[in-house]
Amino acid sequence: MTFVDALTGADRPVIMELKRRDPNGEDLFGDRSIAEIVAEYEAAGAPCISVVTGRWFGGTDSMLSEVASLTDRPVLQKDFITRRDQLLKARDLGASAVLLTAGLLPRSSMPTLINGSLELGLTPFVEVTDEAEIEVLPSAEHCVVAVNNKDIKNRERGLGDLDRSVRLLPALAASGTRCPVSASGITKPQDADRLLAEGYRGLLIGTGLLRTTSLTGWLAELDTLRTLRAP
Ligand SMILES: O=C(O)c1ccccc1NCC(=O)[C@H](O)[C@H](O)COP(=O)(O)O
Repeated sequence: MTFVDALTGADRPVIMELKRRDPNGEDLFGDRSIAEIVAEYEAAGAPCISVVTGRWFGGTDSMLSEVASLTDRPVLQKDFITRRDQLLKARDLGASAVLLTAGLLPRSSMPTLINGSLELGLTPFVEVTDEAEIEVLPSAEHCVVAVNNKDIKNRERGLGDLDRSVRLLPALAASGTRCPVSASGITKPQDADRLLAEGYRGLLIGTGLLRTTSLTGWLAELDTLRTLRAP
């Protein structure tokens, strides 16, 4: 199943992330192994899984291949991808989707990387932080377009600005993407409920799910909040 189909077909469209360390270098895995976290995420109904292989967050390529070998859910690789050869490597390691960060890439690279991803059967997961990045995005209809509520340029330190996601949703809708996602800084079920109610088709959550003492409780609370909103 493709990354987009898995996410848009899910009752609870939360991409659950494995990230070894937070932006301050604090460990997020504790004594859990990668296999245990993947099993927890699968049992909790993750439609897709994200793996941060970027070294700033303690990631490695082997984390991606390990996760991909443990699950048949589509896997997103989160790293600093700037070249076509990294796309081929991502696919070979088992990724179904790759992060392309608009704010870090020269505008001229985006069509090459988006087309290169699509040619390899990878979903481009394009992260944006403002309207200007959305307006110039080529082929958005073939991409997941995610608003990052934090700023990778300061290594995602600090709290996320969830209002950024709310502000940018109309621009995402106008871009033609089938799959607007809100990413980073979503720590509480109430935040997740609000963003889904605003119209997001997916959320990407790492720290909030890795730090909670009860993943099932966190997700059950989200489900309850969403049920209360249902007409
Ligand atoms: O955003 C990037 O450009 C990036 C590049 C390389 C590695 C990681 C990168 N971002 C990390 C994230 O975006 C977050 O881990 C993810 O959105 C989850 O955030 P949180 O729920 O706040 O842990």
